[in-house]
Amino acid sequence: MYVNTKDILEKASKEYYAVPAFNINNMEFFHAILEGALEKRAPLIVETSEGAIKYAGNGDIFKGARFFVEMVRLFADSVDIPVALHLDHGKHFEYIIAAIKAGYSSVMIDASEEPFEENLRKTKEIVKIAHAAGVSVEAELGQLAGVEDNVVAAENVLVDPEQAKIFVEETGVDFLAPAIGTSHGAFKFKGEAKLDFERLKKVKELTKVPLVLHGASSVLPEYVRIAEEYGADLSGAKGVPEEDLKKCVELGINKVNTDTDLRIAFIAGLRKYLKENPKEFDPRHYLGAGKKFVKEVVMNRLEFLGCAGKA
Ligand SMILES: O=C(COP(=O)(O)O)N(O)CCCCO
Ligand code: NA
Ligand SMILES: [Zn+2]
Repeated sequence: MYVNTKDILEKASKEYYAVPAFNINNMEFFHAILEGALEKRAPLIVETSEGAIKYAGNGDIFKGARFFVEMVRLFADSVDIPVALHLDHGKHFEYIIAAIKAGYSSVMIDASEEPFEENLRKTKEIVKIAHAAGVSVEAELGQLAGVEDNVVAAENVLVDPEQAKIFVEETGVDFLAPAIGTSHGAFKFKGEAKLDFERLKKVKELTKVPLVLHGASSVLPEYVRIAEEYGADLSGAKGVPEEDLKKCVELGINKVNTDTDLRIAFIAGLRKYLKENPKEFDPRHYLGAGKKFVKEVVMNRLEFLGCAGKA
């Protein structure tokens, strides 16, 4: 059934497990993710960036938002696991309003690059509109470094836990993404992965809302290896170590944004299939090979984060 993201996250927050939020840009990734969540009997959050909406609408924002709502609801309404659709990194008012109008479960207002007061003002405004429409809201405090899909930030600016308390109280935001040292994409850390667990612990104690980890992909070595074996160049790729991810969940992270791990899995399956099947040109077959690896990663992540069987 199609639900509000907040319902999924409140339950996760109470029971200290996490739910991955998988990014989708097309039908194939969504099918792979949904199959994985059904097999694992897990709650499902799929999310789209503004770029994904523009892509699916072939340049038209509202068509793109409608496309994802129609596709996700079509399947969600016929399965017995909870499914939510979230707007990821909503930076522009027209995308956020299009998502609310189209029927998204929740929206992120990402004004994390603005000064605190401006982030607070914008978030308050979106919370008022979204809540009036029964839509839940995510916001971000602090900044992630890294570039992905036009989500660019200069460098890591870690969240201030005291500011997070004020921010949540003043805005009424439903769930918060505290920047604790991760970044988007496949090249997250120069040296060792370094997340600020102390800061995360304080944010959870002071805000008591479900928390979101951005830039949470692990860049799984087995899929990097296959992708590279069949011609990909992913040298220097490094993600969040799984033990660090586990620690984040123990400290109160409940939504784990996962895009890069699915992208690497898909390209690994696709490259392998194309190399091994030179005569093949049916898109359902070669895209199906990418889907297969995506589904594997989805199922492992659902188990790992503790939400398998929680639907
Ligand atoms: O935090 C994330 C995912 O991060 P990762 O790149 O670690 O999968 N997202 O918000 C999705 C990616 C941003 C736009 O594509
Ligand atoms: Na988000
Ligand atoms: Zn993100």
